[in-house]
Formats: sequence, C-alpha cells, structure tokens
Amino acid sequence: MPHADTPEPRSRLAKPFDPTPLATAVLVLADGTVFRGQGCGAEGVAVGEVCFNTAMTGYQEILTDPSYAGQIITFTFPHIGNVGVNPEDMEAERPAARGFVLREPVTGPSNWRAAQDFDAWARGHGLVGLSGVDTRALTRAVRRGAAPTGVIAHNPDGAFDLADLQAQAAAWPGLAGMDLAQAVSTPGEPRPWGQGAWSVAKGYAAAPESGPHIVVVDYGTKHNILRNLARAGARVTVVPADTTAEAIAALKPDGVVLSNGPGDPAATAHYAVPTIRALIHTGMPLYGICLGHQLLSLALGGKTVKMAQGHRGANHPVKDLATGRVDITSMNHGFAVDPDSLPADVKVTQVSLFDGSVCAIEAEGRKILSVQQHPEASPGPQDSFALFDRFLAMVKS
Ligand SMILES: NC(=O)CC[C@H](N)C(=O)O
Repeated sequence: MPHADTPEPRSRLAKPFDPTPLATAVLVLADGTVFRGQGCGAEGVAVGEVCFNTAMTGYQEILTDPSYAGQIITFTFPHIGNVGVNPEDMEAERPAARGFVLREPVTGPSNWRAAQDFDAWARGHGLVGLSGVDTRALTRAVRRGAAPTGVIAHNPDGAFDLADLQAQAAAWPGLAGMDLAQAVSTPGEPRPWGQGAWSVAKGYAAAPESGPHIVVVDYGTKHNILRNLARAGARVTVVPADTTAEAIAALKPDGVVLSNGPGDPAATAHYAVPTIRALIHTGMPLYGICLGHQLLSLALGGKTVKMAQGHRGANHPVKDLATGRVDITSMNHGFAVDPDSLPADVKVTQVSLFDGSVCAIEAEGRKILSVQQHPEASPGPQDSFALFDRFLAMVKS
C-alpha cells in the first residue's frame, strides 16, 4: 500500500513499462519464459539462439553480419533505427540473423545517409522483430541460461499459442554442432572483389588491380573485411567455404584470409581444417578472423569450446601479453579457443580482460596472424584497421 502522503508520480518515467493492451509479438524461451511486446519488422515466427549485443552503434552492420546466422539478437542499446539503413552499411547481400529484440519502438531515421526506414527494411528482409521488451531482464536471462533458444512470434492479431512456441524453442538443436558457414558462403566460382556488379555498383571503391593477391575463404565474410584488404592495397578474390587447398593454390595467392562466420567451428572443421592444414604446410601467410581464427587454431591442433557467455559488443578490452597494450575491440563470438588444448609451438598472445579467453595466437616460425576480434568493425573506430596492413606487410616480407 502506498503511504497516504506519497505524491502522485509526475514524470513519464513513472508510467508502467508497457502500457499497451495488446501484445503483437512475443519472445518465448525454451524454459517457458515469455516476453511480450510490439511486433516490428516482418510478421511470422523465427527460432534461434538468443544473444545480446551491447554496441551503441552499428545495428545495420550487426544485423547483416553473416556470423549471426541462427541467432536472435537483443540490442541492449535502446534507440534502434535513428540513422535508418543504407546500402553502403550492408555487411552481406542480406541478413542471416533470424530476428531482433528491442527496448523501445523503432526510432524514425534522422540522418543524411539514411536511404530507408529500419522497420520497412527489416520487414523487406523477413527479419522478425519485437520491441517494448525489458532488454535488461532479457539480457540477464540470456546470461543465466548460457545462450538459450527462443522463438519470436509477430502477429498483429495478438494471437499466440505459447505452449506451441515453447515446444518449437525446446526442439531447436542449438548452435553447438551446427555448421552454418556453407549456408552463408559465396556460392559458385571464385569472385574478384571490387570489380563488377557485386561491389562497384554499390559505390565501393574499386580494389587495386595490382598489389599482393589475397584469397579470402568466405565462411560468412563481412564486406568490410574485403574493403579493408582493398584499402590496404590488396587484390582480393573471394572463394566458397569448401574450396580445396589445390583450388586456392591455383589462384596463385600471396596470402589467404580465413573469414569470420556463423555456427560451431568444430562442425565446420571437417572441410575447413584439411584445407587450412595443407595451406599451413605450404608456408602460405594466413590471417584468421573470428571463425577463421578458431578454424586456424583447430588446424594447428587445438580445440574450441562453447562459451558460457558469448562476447558481442564494441568495447571489449583485449590485452597483448607481450606489450601489455590494451585495445578496445569489437567482438561477436559464442565459441572460443581452449588455451590448454594448444600444442607447445602455438602461443596465446592476447587475452580478453573480461574473462581471460583467448583473443589471438601465434605459431612458431609460421606467417600466421590469428585474432578472435573483428578488426574491420571500427570499434575505436580505427584501432584495429592496422591489422590489415600488418598482414600485408607479413605477406610482402
Ligand atoms: N563472428 C564470428 O566469426 C563468430 C565465430 C563463431 N561462429 C562463434 O560464434 O564463436
């Protein structure tokens, strides 16, 4: 009971969190927890691993990062939509994420770069969304449940069979053991980056036609990795995830980049590791980013594990063990390299200051650059771009 002298709440903040009578979307976790809110983006049902990203900017880049295949992304930053969406900020042709969860209704765009409204864009891409959720409570539930499975259902009529949605969530197998790289990889033949309709038509600077030739094995590469390689002076060719070492060698690369990508690295290993091992054997300079770093570690004899808490955000401090320098990085991973599994000639060179997990490795006597972070993701905003130049210097040395 309130005290008789308690003043009436005056501010808007004192209103109940979700006063809307009809929930037009729900998120149901496998354990039966239900979050109600307002639907946005596409109507329909989407199932996947529920994760959260703490970045304050870059929602379009996050939603179009192919590494999010099979996932529902909770944005802990409340204002999503304020800069709209535009063709230059796509990290892939289309989003691979399953859906998204927001605190506030989608904010209308107010930015000179905005080409489209976020809500309409999400609808057009079939991304099922939910707003009006207490994302702090959901984030805590995700942390407690170690990446739970969930189902988002968006139906303007507000009719939901919660038991059925929970059953769908419970039946989803989870990301552990799932190979998703092939599903998002470049299909078909090797493609030059920076020439032709794929990139120039979008207004990206053309890649140089000379310079070191870098082959990117596309396990779900973000376009900004390709742009950064081109910026650093490389001629770039993108090949499908299951390309053999012989087919890569036939392209006569000066170095090979193993890209980021979705799913469980151990499930992708059966076709990726033989290729990477053969490349290591030839002495080819290799640069592994995120999933690529995990696959490189597997190829060197290590193991990967599913993390209790994934890392997704733009302010993840990483310490270099040799120099003591700390970089603020962008991260997006739910698996990590097990440091105890690495053979004696492979050293951990960088660790996360959040949980001590492996952030970079070095292999004795080999031209290998291998990082868990996303150096192309502009966290600082340019702190990590130098890694691309470092790789090209390694290629030329
Ligand atoms: N961004 C990535 O490449 C992610 C790698 C891997 N799918 C993970 O979740 O750990």
